[in-house]
Amino acid sequence: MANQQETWTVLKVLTWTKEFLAQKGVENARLESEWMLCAVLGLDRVGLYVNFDKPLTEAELSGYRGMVTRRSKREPLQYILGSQEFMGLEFEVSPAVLIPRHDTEVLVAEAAARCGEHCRILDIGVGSGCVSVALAKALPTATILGVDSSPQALVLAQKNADKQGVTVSLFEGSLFEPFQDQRFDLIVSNPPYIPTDDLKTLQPEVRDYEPIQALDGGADGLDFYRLIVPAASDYLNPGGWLLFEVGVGQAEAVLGLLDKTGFGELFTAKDPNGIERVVGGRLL
Ligand SMILES: C[S@@+](CC[C@H](N)C(=O)[O-])C[C@H]1O[C@@H](n2cnc3c(N)ncnc32)[C@H](O)[C@@H]1O
Repeated sequence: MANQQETWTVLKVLTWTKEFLAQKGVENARLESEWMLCAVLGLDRVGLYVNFDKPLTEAELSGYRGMVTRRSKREPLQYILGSQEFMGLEFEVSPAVLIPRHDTEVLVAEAAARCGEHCRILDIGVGSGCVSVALAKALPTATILGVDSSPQALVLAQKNADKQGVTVSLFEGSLFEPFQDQRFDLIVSNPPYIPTDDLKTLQPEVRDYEPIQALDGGADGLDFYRLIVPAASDYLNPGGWLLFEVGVGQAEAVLGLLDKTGFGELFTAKDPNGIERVVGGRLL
């Protein structure tokens, strides 16, 4: 896209960008090129396809170039576009928060299935608010509180709750710190769980752009489970549930922690890729 004199039509721009981004190691380069161009032109993908011959204005080209440059440096598409879909809801995202993953939808489904009317829920590590907000949508009579150590994440979580028209009470602090003397029917958490030494092996989109405090789970990735499991019984009502998202290969270790800490009715649930992604148990 260097020569200013050339006419750059939608199709020509997409063809060029697909090659360029693929060379930079971007998977799904064509589709991502389309999404970025959709954002610049204010069109959906159908709109793009019926406008393949439309020439781009200099302003449109300039906006698109900026996005493509960022993506070529492996910045996640979601940070460039500023949003990510999760459970059919649109979440605003920024580099202050982990990009919601579809794998986490299993955690929401398993939590929602264990909540009765007027359930009191605590979400530890709310990030973008995707878990809390999706639960609030699914359980209109529940009371949902969330905590995060990142004030920037909390600003975004509040925005996402407002955008979806739900109430989530958000607190800044570490783990249970803001909830002394409070009890919940269900505690849910997708904590940081990547083993520290594995962080450098992650794809650049994650390693170089997502917040380290959302990823680093200590030497074996299990630090947060070791902190949360023994403390949780002080914050759960009798019969209350504790549910976690876990990383690949961590389910057994987290089940073991729950088992030896007085939790029963232990279970795991798989994500759509067949990986054991959720681990939970009930306070006996
Ligand atoms: C893996 S992200 C999960 C974000 C969101 N719940 C999701 O599922 O996408 C973990 C979150 O825990 C937060 N966090 C890290 N340490 C924390 C702590 N000690 N207390 C509370 N939150 C913490 C991070 O800021 C981050 O937002």
